[in-house]
Amino acid sequence: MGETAVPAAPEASPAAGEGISAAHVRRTFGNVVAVDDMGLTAPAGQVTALVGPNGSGKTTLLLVLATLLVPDAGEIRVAGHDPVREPREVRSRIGWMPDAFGTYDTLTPREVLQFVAAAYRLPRDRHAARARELLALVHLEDLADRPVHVLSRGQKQRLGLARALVHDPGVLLLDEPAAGLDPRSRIELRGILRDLAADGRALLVSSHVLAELEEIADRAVFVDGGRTVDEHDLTELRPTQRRPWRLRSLDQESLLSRLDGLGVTVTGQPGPAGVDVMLAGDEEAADLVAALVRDGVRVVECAPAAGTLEAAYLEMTEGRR
Ligand SMILES: Nc1ncnc2c1ncn2[C@@H]1O[C@H](COP(=O)(O)OP(=O)(O)OP(=O)(O)O)[C@@H](O)[C@H]1O
Repeated sequence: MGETAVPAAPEASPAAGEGISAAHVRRTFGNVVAVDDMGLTAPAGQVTALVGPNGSGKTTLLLVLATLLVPDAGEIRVAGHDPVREPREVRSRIGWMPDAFGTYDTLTPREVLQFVAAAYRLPRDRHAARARELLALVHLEDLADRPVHVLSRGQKQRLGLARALVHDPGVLLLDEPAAGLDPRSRIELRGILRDLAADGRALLVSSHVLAELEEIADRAVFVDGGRTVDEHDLTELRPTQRRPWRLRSLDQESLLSRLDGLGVTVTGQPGPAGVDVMLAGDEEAADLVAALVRDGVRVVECAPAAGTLEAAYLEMTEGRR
């Protein structure tokens, strides 16, 4: 995908400046409570990560925000409108990228984008140019005139992102946007998403690739069992949060025996890459290394084993194992 700025569609009127707010959202499917009590804020100009285990209700919530599912309860505003009472207003202001992009397989990417431009009522003479701009942005020019069914999963994801941007929406709802992308496309996706936020759009992004989200997100909303369990700015997560640290020494046996002696709990399986322990910040890590070295353990590495987002996620789900 391209490093260029995201091209705007000047005739559209993005609702930049208005993001998403939701409170007490509930949605059931028969006996299954998919979303029990979720709330979140995704402000304009920021990327908000929606993080939670499989089956925690992320996709269901995104579908509600995207007007594609009616909630049983909840107060929701998306780009200044209520998705239940004003679905058309919301739809004209959001870009929706589902986790699997479905389209008419015999159309070409260019035709898909022109079709979507027509559906959003962009002026007829803009359809071709808009498709061209977005095909360039997501690097699909070479495949622009091949049928969609020849595209790989990652290429379809990129087309899905282009499709979500056709009408220059002020709010973007992206379900697992990095799934299937190769490393270069992931880096480029990060750049595009940051650019979209820098232009004042609100982005809500669900993903399991936490290292990925950490690079792009300003805020994180943690959900579990259909409920929001935590919501904060990522900068607030950093200083003293308990997280796994990796220790490596020239003699792993003596490291393990000293950790045991010091009462430090090892998490996971020790392996050639080292031994993971849960520590609360730099101070505790420095004290532990000092104690190990004092006891003759030849430590060669001590560093956080996971990013802050991953650490917060592991802490949240610790009780489930
Ligand atoms: N149409 C449906 N009918 C019945 N149950 C459903 C339906 N859609 C979702 N569910 C259930 O609701 C719960 C939440 O599903 P959802 O897809 O929202 O989770 P998720 O957090 O997006 O999961 P994943 O990370 O695996 O994509 C799950 O238990 C799921 O089985």
